[in-house]
Amino acid sequence: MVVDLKESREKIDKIDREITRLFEERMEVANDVAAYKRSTGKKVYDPEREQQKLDTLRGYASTEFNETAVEDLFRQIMSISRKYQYQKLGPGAATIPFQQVDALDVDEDTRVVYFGERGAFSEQAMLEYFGDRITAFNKTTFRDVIETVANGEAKYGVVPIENTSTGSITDIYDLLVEHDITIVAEHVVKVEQALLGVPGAKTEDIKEVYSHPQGLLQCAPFLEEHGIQGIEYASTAGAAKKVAEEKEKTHGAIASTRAAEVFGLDVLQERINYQSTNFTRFIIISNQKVFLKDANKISVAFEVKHVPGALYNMLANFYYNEMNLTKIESRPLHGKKWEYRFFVDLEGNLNESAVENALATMHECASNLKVLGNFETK
Ligand SMILES: O=C(O)C(=O)C[C@]1(C(=O)O)C=C[C@@H](O)C=C1
Repeated sequence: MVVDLKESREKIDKIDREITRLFEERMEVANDVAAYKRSTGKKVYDPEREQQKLDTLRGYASTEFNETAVEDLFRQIMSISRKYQYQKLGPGAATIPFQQVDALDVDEDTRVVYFGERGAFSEQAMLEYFGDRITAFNKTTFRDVIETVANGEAKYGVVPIENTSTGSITDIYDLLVEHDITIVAEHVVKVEQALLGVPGAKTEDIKEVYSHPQGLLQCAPFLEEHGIQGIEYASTAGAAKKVAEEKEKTHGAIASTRAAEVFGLDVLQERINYQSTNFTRFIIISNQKVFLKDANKISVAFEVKHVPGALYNMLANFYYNEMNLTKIESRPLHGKKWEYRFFVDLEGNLNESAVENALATMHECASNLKVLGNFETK
């Protein structure tokens, strides 16, 4: 005979009430544990004890399904217990080697390196973020920008990391883990492409335009409409420089209006990109491990063992600690076929106990965990 749903639900309600009572009793004990740990300086997270507990509890389960389920359940319970303990102990209970600062240290002598030529969108991002009261200079490869910051020749660096139309700039991800640098801020630039020509030229004069492949792609309908041939060039600002040097009336460049100013070109037509939502996200990097108090995004990189559930358990740390995951990216691990390093962006601040909890456990679940930075996203 089928048991009536009402009857089953009444049973479940009773059991759940008992589970809740026991859970609260357990949390009271966790409170005692936190007090003990405070007085002895013992670390909150004890992976050995947790593993022993999981093994023992699995042994109590009567089916294979329940073994896994019980492990899952108690992983979460112990994570909650830790989160509670970190909250009781206050900030700094987990050792994260980052220092909170009220503002970034910037003055006229602060050396800031940006990627690309003068007039590039990285320069625009830099000027919008820092203003012009800095000592700016450029490097034409991502690696050079990052190395210049890592070795202290520049205090900050500005590079693009992501574009709304084309996605992640993967070289930057690889370079971020190769060097001891930190993301301290981000800045989003609305990328608006313009048609540039030599002074006095008109749109009708232009037969060929130079630009970065992205610039050409973003403006393809405009070029077609005007019967202009697109020619690929290393960068948008580089193309503007070339046109200015050539002084050929039929040659144009697709670049920013800033590039026109820098190289003395005329803006023949503004906003010729067909997608109006074309944004690039730039990161500001430093060789100091600092974060601003309003920081609300954390970027981490890690590797996990090549076994079932490894990534699931790692990501569960974010879920258990109510950390919203906003981006995940994977990059191949050199020398390991079909294995990957993961890059994850999360909402949070390094001062929050939930974040400390997640990071303490992540250190145990993953190898080569690197906090790439904690910065403000608007
Ligand atoms: O036994 C401890 O040291 C505790 O802090 C308790 C507890 C748990 O909730 O069971 C929580 C965190 C530790 O990582 C291990 C176990």
